[in-house]
Order: sequence, then structure tokens, then C-alpha cells
Amino acid sequence: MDSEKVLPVIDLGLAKGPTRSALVKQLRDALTTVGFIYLTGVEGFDEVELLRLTKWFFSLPIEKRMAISKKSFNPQSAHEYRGFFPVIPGAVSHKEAFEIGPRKEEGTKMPQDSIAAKIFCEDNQWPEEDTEMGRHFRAWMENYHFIMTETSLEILRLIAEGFGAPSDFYTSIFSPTNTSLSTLRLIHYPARPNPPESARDGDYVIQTAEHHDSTMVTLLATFPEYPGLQVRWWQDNSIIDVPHKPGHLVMNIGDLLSHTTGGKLKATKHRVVDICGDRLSVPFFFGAEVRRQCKRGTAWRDPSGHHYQELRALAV
Ligand SMILES: O=C(O)CCC(=O)C(=O)O
Ligand SMILES: [Fe+2]
Repeated sequence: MDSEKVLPVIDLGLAKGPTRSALVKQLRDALTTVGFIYLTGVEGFDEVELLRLTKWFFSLPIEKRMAISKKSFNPQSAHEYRGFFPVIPGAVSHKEAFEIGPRKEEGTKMPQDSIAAKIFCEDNQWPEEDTEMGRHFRAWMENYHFIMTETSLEILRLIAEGFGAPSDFYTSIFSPTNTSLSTLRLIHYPARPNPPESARDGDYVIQTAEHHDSTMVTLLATFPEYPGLQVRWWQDNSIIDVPHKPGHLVMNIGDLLSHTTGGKLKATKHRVVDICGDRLSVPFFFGAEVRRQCKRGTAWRDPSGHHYQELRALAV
């Protein structure tokens, strides 16, 4: 029955104190079945300010946004990886976005010994830094990136505990100075009145095609006035709508984490469809660690005999 196809709600507030073990079990059950959850109880999550600042960013004139775009869209830019990217006309994926990496703590040495390391560790770009609003935008987004990083690490600890593994089974790879490859992406999907045939699926017009994320964990902020997220339901392969739930993030895991569990944790497919108007959303992609290579490490076996691979961190 359609009414039963709803994402489980997980309350991170239960992580403190004697309720933690119940939370660990709820999370394991949800991520080994549906693979997508609503997440509440995230301290410091303020969707109202996040939406206000996202709207502000996309209200800036396109010339100002292009001035902080990546080199592939603006030859004058010194940035390959962080910054704005515009809509690509005619592509199935129909969006523009602004991508932000972690704040670099004073004195943190960033690797510069390979082209990849230089690209992945490059500085963020910021709009309107000479205005109060621009400075507020930067400080707020840097802090939001930090909150999402801490939340992702806590989720990884809870997941490890759910398999009976040591709490830091997945998190020991990550540096305390936050040099993870994680990306906060502010997305604007403009309306699409004349989509190409390749972007149609029956009555739907696709804005982001069906995919799994490549991450460890994704924490997605959606907003009340913008539906459009759809998830492939695990039991019957149907597509379900995932409406906004006030105060909740939507969370899923990506391929990287799913692989380490031999597919036991589900990297569930999802997509975004046109809602006949603009749409905004803000995913946070928690990826690997810049200064480490992810290698398969020791295996953990749960009581049923299932194997989980640690991501062994090797300094490069
Ligand atoms: O915009 C959304 O709601 C989801 C976006 C998404 O799935 C992605 O960017 O990977
Ligand atoms: Fe996604």
C-alpha cells in the first residue's frame, strides 16, 4: 500500500545517554532496508536561515556568480574545483550550483604534492566579501559545513556500533582538522518549460537523473515550497515522493560506504523531477579524506558472519 511507503524518521537526539542503543538499532534497520531516512535532532540545523542565504546567493546577478565560477566555465578563474557552475543548456541535468569545501583551519598544511591534491585542497571562493551580507554568508556557510561534518561523523559511529564494530571503525580515517573532500552544494533548479526528449520519463520531466551518490553519507536539506525529490522504493522498485518534513534533513548513504559493507547498507537510487517552477535544495556530500588514500583495511565480522571492510587510512 502506498501509505506504507514513507521514509523512517531517525532522531539523533537519542544518541546521548541510555537511548543510544535503541537509536543504533533503528538506524541499522533503516539503512539496511529503505536506505533513505528523515533525520531530526541535528543540533544547530537552521533550515530557515539556510533557505534565506541560498535564495540570496541565487539572487545575485549572473555576472557576479560567474566571477566566482570554476575554470571550465570561466577561463579567467584560478579555481578548478570549488565555486559556482551555471546551467548547461540541453543537458538532462538542469541546475546551477555553488560548491563549498571545508574551512581551512589556521596553520593546517594542505597537500600540494600532486595535481589532484592541489585541486581538491584549493580555497573556497566567496561572493560579495566586501559587504556585510557577503561576510555573514561566508561565516554561516563555513559553520554549516562544520555542523554537517560533525553530524556525518556521528552517523558513521552509530553505523559502526550497529554492526558491533568499534565506534571509530569508519571515522578514524578522518583528520580532526577537517580536510575531508566533503562538499556543501547550494542548488538552484530553474523551471524547464521546454525540456529535451532525453529529460522526459512519462509525465515527469527530469531535473537530476536517477543516481546513487558516491559518498560515505549525504545530508540533504529540502524546503517546504520545493517538492520534487523521488526515491526508488526498496521493496517493489516503485518511485516514491519524498516531501519536505519541517526541521528534518533527508539522509542517505553513498556507494563508498555501501561497498565497505558488501552492499548490506543500501545506497538507494533517487532523482529530482521538475515542479513547474524554480526549486532550491542543499545537499552536503560527506566524502573521503583528502590526505589519505582509502584502502581496504581489516574486516569486521558481525554475529551473523557478515563482513565489513574498514577504510584503512594511508598517508599519501
Ligand atoms: O536536490 C535534491 O533534492 C537532491 C539532489 C541530489 O540527489 C544530488 O545532488 O545528488
Ligand atoms: Fe543524490
